[in-house]
Amino acid sequence: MNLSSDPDRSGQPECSSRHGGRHKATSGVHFTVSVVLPAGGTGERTGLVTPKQFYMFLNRPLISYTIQAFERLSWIQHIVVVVAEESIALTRDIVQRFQHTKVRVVSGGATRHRSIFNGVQALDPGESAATPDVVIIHDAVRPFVEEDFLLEIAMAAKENGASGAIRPLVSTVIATTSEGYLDHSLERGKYRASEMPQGFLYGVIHQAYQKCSEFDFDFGTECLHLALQHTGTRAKLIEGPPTLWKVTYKRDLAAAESIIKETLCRSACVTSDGSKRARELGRCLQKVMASLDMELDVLPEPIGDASRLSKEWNFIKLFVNGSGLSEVEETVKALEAANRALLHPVVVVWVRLDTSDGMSVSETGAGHLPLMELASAAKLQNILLYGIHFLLSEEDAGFSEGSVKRLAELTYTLIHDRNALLAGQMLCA
Ligand SMILES: Nc1ccn([C@@H]2O[C@H](COP(=O)(O)OP(=O)(O)OP(=O)(O)O)[C@@H](O)[C@H]2O)c(=O)n1
Ligand SMILES: O=P(O)(O)OC[C@@H](O)[C@@H](O)[C@@H](O)CO
Repeated sequence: MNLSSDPDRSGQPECSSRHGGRHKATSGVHFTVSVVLPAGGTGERTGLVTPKQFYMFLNRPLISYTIQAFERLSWIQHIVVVVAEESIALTRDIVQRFQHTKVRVVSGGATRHRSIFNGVQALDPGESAATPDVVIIHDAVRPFVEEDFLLEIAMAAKENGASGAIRPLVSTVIATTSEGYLDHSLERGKYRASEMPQGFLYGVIHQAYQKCSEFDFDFGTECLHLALQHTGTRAKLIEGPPTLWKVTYKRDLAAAESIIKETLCRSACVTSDGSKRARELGRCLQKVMASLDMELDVLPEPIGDASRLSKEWNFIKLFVNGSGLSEVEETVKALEAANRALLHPVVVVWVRLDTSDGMSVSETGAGHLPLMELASAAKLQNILLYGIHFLLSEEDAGFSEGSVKRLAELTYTLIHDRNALLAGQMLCA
């Protein structure tokens, strides 16, 4: 999953290649590409009342994550989101609230194929404009799709007429007799699971749906099959990464939330009051956090996080001399002004170092009403502000490994969990 750091989504975001490297995607796409996101289902297999495409992750519905995965790509022109009639208003509200672009919402059908066909037809504006060269079809409940794989699918569709993502089978496929006994099993190595995204020349998928039967519409699950059966187009199959999986069962919701949280806590920007001691603490914290797989960028200049506001999801502010709450407030206001927390909650951790022995929590607690007030206001902007009292005894002035580890683990947990209920709390490390 890529979190476009570009708030206005105009740039080419970084994308993590399937080989682990991170590089700027150079699209090289010299044809038009539009997308159909079928989202008209009821998500019965999750067992939830709310259809899974509207399930909230960190205050944002699943469908918004998938839309963002496509709209951030400059080489994609239009995105048609296909939803049930009764969800059209909700979906249009989501598009407006999260400032999605390129999106058109249309009504779906009783089956996935009927919904997809409605989406494909919506891409044909008639005389007013041209249809896209290539259509990417992608289940709206598959939010983790990377740019480099989408490029492969689009290029292969342009060249071959159709393309599709595949993954190795995890379980063996077997056929049963009508009495429920084993009839035969398939040689697993010869088969693959068909996933999404899939790509088609517009004419191929449009013709396939125009020629398919009512049985296809009501019981089919494979667009690639329709393209072959009704247009003779044999899709190019491309093995995709494991993150292409479809949110289907309740367990998948927990897995999706875990991936989203993991993606948001890979780095943090550390600033301080500029004192020697605070900078030393920043360096010690950086070392320990690296063992927690979080990359800390310790900025030399005091309170210098302005340069990171447009691309960082986490800010740690270290203060040795004095409160620092006013500087924290400045950071919060800058994040609000940049509308930085529109798509994901941003975390600010305020760390106050105290070396006075025997300071009781009640003594420290008295000074933290301002924190709670600031945090309550910030939470309304999706900014989560936490305080940590880093208490050191007089003899521990050198930041022992144990004390820094305590601070690092607490800080990491706050950033990873993004628990809104803890916002405004002053914890002790
Ligand atoms: N009439 C339908 C049925 C499904 N879909 C969409 O097709 C994608 C994949 O389908 P699936 O995972 O089966 O979704 P549901 O049909 O909602 O799930 P369930 O079968 O558990 O009800 C989903 O994004 C779903 O919203 C659709 O657009 N129109
Ligand atoms: O059958 P469902 O509607 O649950 O999900 C659709 C999947 O079958 C489909 O997304 C891939 O298998 C590719 O065709």
